[in-house]
Amino acid sequence: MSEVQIPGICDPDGALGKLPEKKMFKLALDFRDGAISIVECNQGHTLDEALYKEIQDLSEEEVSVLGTEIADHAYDESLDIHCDRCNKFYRPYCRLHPLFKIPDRISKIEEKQPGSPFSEQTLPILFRIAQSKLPNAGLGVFASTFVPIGMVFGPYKGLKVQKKGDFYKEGYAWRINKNDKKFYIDGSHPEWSNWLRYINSPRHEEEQNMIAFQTNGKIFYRVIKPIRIDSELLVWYGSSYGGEFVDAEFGPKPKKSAKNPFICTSRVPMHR
Ligand SMILES: C[S@@+](CC[C@H](N)C(=O)[O-])C[C@H]1O[C@@H](n2cnc3c(N)ncnc32)[C@H](O)[C@@H]1O
Repeated sequence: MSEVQIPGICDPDGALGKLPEKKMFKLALDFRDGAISIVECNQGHTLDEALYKEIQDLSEEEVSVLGTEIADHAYDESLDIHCDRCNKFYRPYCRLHPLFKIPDRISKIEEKQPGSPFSEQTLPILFRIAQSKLPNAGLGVFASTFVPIGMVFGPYKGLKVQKKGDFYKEGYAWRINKNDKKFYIDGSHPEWSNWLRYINSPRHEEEQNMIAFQTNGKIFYRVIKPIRIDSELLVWYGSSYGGEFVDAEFGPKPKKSAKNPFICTSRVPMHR
């Protein structure tokens, strides 16, 4: 007796009955461009380890809300983030160039161990604090592992102060503009700030590997160039302060996007 074939139920060659595989999304480090990226793969499949280092699974729902483009005039500081690569605002951030936040190692004073200052104890294990290689710069922060584009650190911690005159040391504070109000986050005190206070400013564009941005009244740093092991993390403080370190011999000065007002947030010179 010949076999009766019912499409979709009996399909020995597999030509008819194959269900499409469900897609999954993973946040991964893409080794080809040294950046965090969102990779699509079939459910149950792992990523090619030669190309990607898996960071975490993302649900379809999480991925679906990424990358909504926002017109410049509709930008809302508490919801949107500027992508420096697309030069556009996204809610909550760009899907093609995603961000991945690394939390501080400790975040509350109660978690502090005896010994070193609180700010040093907040340092994630990816980094170390050591003497900077920049002339006369004091301490700096160095990568103990490869740090890809898209990693985000922060927020910058410190005392919230209203007037510039309250500052004691130079170069440790950011000016925040929120809802037409202006205040400063002063990270000069090692017990009332976090590890971001140890990050120095580049002298020229080649050296720069991070930019600062403001969101929801807080300052974060994001990696814009892959940072190799043992390299120093360098964030542009803004021309009103970081400009002091610019070295004309080495070429163009560090860049910030002209479009995003919050990337232009500047470190304040406290002596002015
Ligand atoms: C936020 S702190 C950075 C950490 C600081 N190096 C330390 O040891 O605590 C800012 C200060 O670092 C120094 N600094 C930062 N970038 C520098 C650079 N490119 N050249 C020289 N000094 C720099 C300046 O003294 C500046 O006031």
